[in-house]
Amino acid sequence: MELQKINSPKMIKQLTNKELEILAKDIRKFLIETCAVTGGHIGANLGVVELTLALHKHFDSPTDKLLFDVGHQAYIHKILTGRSDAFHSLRQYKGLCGFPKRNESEHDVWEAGHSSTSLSGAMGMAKARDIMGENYHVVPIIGDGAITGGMALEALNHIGHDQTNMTIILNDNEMSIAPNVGAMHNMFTRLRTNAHYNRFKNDVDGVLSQFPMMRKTADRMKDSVKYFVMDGIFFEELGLQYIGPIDGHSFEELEEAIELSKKTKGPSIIHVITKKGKGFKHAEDDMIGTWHGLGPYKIETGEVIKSESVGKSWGSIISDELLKYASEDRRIVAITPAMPVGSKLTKFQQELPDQFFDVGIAEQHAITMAAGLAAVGMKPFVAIYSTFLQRAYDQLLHDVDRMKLNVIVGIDRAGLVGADGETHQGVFDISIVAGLPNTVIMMPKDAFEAQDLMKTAIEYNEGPIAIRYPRGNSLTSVAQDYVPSRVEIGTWDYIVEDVNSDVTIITYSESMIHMAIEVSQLLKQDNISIDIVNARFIKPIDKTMMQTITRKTKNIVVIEEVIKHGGLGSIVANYIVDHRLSNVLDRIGIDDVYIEHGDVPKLLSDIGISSEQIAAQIKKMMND
Ligand SMILES: Cc1ncc(C[n+]2csc(CCOP(=O)(O)OP(=O)(O)O)c2C)c(N)n1
Ligand SMILES: CC(=O)[C@@H](O)[C@H](O)COP(=O)(O)O
Ligand SMILES: [Mg+2]
Repeated sequence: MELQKINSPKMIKQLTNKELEILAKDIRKFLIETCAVTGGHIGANLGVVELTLALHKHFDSPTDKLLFDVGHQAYIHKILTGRSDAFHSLRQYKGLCGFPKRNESEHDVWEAGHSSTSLSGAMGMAKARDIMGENYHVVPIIGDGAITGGMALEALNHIGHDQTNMTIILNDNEMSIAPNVGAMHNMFTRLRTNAHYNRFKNDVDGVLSQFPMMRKTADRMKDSVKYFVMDGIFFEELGLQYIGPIDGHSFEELEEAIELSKKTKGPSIIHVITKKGKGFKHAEDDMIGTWHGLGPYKIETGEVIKSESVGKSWGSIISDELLKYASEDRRIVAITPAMPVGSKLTKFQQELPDQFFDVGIAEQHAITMAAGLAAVGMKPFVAIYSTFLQRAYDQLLHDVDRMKLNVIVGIDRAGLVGADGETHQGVFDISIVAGLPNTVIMMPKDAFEAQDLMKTAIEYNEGPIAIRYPRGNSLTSVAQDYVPSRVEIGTWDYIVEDVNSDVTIITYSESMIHMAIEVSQLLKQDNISIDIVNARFIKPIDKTMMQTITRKTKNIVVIEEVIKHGGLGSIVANYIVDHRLSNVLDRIGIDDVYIEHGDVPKLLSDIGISSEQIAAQIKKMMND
């Protein structure tokens, strides 16, 4: 069956398992070739080809609700729901979203991007069905990583208690992004191997071979022992019917399990064992998480095609500095909520394993565990993507900021991230964190200042301090012999300072400082002179510098790659209002909208953040 011809899952319902196997092969080939050009979450998707085909064969989407947790593994779902011809635009500007999207298809009943939401969403849909007296299946598909997220456990607690009809698919491939961690992961391993039970069973069978008359008793004994060693008991005790473990690449086993779950009253969980990256050797052999999600690659060699760049990745700049300080001080520890590879902490993990914690998909736990560490004199550094920090807002407020604990928060992927789109743009953290009374927020203008600000953070003992850094690489390469110096908290500096400047641009981050410099060069042609201030401390602002700025130029422009509401522009506006000043302030940033996927320069120009657009806005400001 040609993939381009599949415009509805109904088209696969008549296929035999043999035909489905052929289709699965075609889908794998299509995914490998497409993602080689577009990039994407190839590993996760190659692991769920048979599973997704079986779900669409044995359930009736969109009447039956399929909810993909995280949603990064929904490419096959999109192929089967008539979107294969759009895959060339996967994760590109105005192209196919890399996650389920309600406005793309009626089959995308649940959007995600952040982990561990599918069970709660499913519970909501199942309750609605029951209240309205309707009759359809609700089927959340959640991975062995995502199910360890706190929200998932909150939902299981409710689902089991209420005995609400639903079929939960646990897709267990032993991987989160990196190899999965935690006690639940160990439980799944036991489940997969039944090591305890198999050993016991073999021992009993061995003994029995001499006493065949005891076979019945022994079989009864084995069953009761199985009940105790089988960790399915975890789900059974929560009130779910545990089905499995089954081979997630066998259409026969999937069909049998799904049909059994349909007949089961109350909630059931089918434990599906899959291989992440299946059918593509480079991805199958990946044991660190490279092939979980990546940019374009060469199919034959598996070589990832990297973008040219002078500098190191921002994550490496920060984590190398952290490793330097932690190597000399055992009080310094690194915590990551399931992103060791993305946050460039694998070297730290290898060199200082006792000072490293991958807590799994558990942002709330990560932040509050850091509070516990700091409360007894340690210096924890939590590396957390801006977007995932949203998960731990109360922990930051209630457990860290309020107690003024010395926690360093490394806000990674700060700013627009591009291909991951709406659910991952790092544009809300300033509005969230700037509202906390005691937390300092910094962002370096280049790799050198990043080292200065890391030294500042390590030596800062007045409470929580956050350092923001973007996705991608710095434009500056770090000199090995550079000796970082501490920066006084709340101090800005002039990047460009003219005697008779007409306008002051206040901004922060390497990309926005470079943008401001381009703007000043454009405006020189119109005899408009610009001062540029590096607001490397977003909070607290530099009050002395603000006094200078507001006296020197009537016109002030704040440029930032975050939502305007609650950003630095708001803080500067508050300063002007609170001091009853008459300055004219333009705030350039993101209005109250979500920014979809695409390449960052294109997304920025849509927001009005390009040197030409800003120059035009300043010219208009001057003429108003
Ligand atoms: C709240 C949150 N934290 C972290 C992530 C980053 N993340 C995306 S997928 C993933 C691993 C998910 O593992 P699993 O559920 O087992 O799915 P698999 O990729 O193995 O199919 C992580 C940590 C996220 N999307 N959301
Ligand atoms: C789906 C998910 O949340 C992660 O895979 C995320 O896409 C990783 O982002 P980076 O590629 O920026 O590490
Ligand atoms: Mg997994």
